[in-house]
Amino acid sequence: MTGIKVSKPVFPAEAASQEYAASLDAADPLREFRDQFIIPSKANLATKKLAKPGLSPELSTYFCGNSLGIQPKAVSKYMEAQLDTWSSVGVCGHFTDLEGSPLKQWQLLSEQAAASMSRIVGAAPEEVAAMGTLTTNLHLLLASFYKPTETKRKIIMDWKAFPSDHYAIESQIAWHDLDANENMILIGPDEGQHEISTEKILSYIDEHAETAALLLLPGIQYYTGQLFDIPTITKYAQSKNLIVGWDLAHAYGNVEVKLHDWNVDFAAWCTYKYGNAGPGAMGGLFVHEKHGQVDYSAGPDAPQFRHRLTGWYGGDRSVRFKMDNKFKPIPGAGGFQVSNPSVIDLTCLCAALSVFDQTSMADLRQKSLKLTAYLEFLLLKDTDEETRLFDIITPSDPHARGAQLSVLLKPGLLHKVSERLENAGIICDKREPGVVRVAPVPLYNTFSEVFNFVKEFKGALASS
Ligand SMILES: Cc1ncc(COP(=O)(O)O)c(C=O)c1O
Ligand SMILES: Nc1ccccc1C(=O)C[C@H](N)C(=O)O
Repeated sequence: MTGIKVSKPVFPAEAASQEYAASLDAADPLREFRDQFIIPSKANLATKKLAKPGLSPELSTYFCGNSLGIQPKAVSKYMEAQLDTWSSVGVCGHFTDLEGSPLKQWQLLSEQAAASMSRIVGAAPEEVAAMGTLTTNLHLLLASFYKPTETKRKIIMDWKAFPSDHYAIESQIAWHDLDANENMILIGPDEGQHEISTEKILSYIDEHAETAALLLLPGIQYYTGQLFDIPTITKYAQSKNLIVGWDLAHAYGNVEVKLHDWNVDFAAWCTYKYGNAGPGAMGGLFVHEKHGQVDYSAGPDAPQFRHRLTGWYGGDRSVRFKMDNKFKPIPGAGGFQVSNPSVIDLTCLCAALSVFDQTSMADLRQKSLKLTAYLEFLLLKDTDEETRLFDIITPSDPHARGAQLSVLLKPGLLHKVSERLENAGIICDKREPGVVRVAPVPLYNTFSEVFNFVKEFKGALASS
């Protein structure tokens, strides 16, 4: 649930056929985006030698964009332009815009990326910074936003947050010489459930309102695929004087969010999943306009601004090279930058963003809703709850999920199913003890691939 109204596509019984899947592909207005990506071939996946892509015409089915997106063709083009910039003009690349390059001078490159990312997360360009990596950015944001006091010092969070988030929060609390066990409030689902209801989250906020300083939740939970009701939870927690942050690792480039309008205090994300910017790519963060202001009313040399851990690249470009040790932050999220960013990382990010620049999250989401609903429809068709060898633990309400469906297999089946999928050239993610996470991505996946996946998946179950 996110406050953005969506509806669930419904399919007729005859939709469970290869022909019907092909007709959905033919009618897909985004189908040409697939050609902007390099889809790993089956032979490439099988070889253990370094090889150029395209070793065979037979492509894999890549349903793992929730872990690592595949490579946009624009990456090599942008990288070549960047390598040529560096080799041809050296240090001058910092301040020179080169005609013919899709990339701005290095001083402005993070702004180029931030402007595109801001459209993806529903923010003003100044509210977004392209920088660092997810967990590091969470630390930087918590350094600014987590200010525990004698009374208000707890952090409300997901009981099974991705471990890196758990460690980050645990260590932030310890950094303030506080006891992590006492100050981490973990919200989980009710016994026997996987979904955490909004009501339950609000009741935790009520219960801990006096002692909690901050709430940090994932926009989409990595394991179950649940999408939380970001605007409702944000508004409620803020009404109880909590600061509200969101980890959008699995939401960025996947679902529509409106961080500015929803008044979120801060957020961070990685760009290597649905964002397709490459393994370990540069991340992004959001700081709401209200927290990013710089007030010069006390004079030009005495700017007032929200405390953060600083470095020279958070400093205004106009004075960055003055070397006078007077920190004047860039107004907005850019003022949270620390170091001069890796231009190579920014180049991959800008290349990946150039694909998003050609469409909108609303259009991508529309296709995504259909792809995932089709996956669910085919999985559940001709099955009943009693005898089914799996459960879909992702909510069936499209407001409460993104592209991913997490399929929990009955004990002992994971290995067999994984093997069959692998042999069929289908790549999706497995999590012990028994979950297969399947993420059809609207930019490059097809309805026919969904159909073939379900055929192989059910074939594996039928032979077990
Ligand atoms: C929710 C979440 N947090 C953190 C991470 C890891 O972040 P980092 O990019 O810092 O390795 C991931 C995925 O790797 C994730 O899914
Ligand atoms: N960075 C990685 C490196 C190796 C393997 C997986 C990852 C992931 O990103 C996992 C992802 N966060 C997940 O939700 O599973």
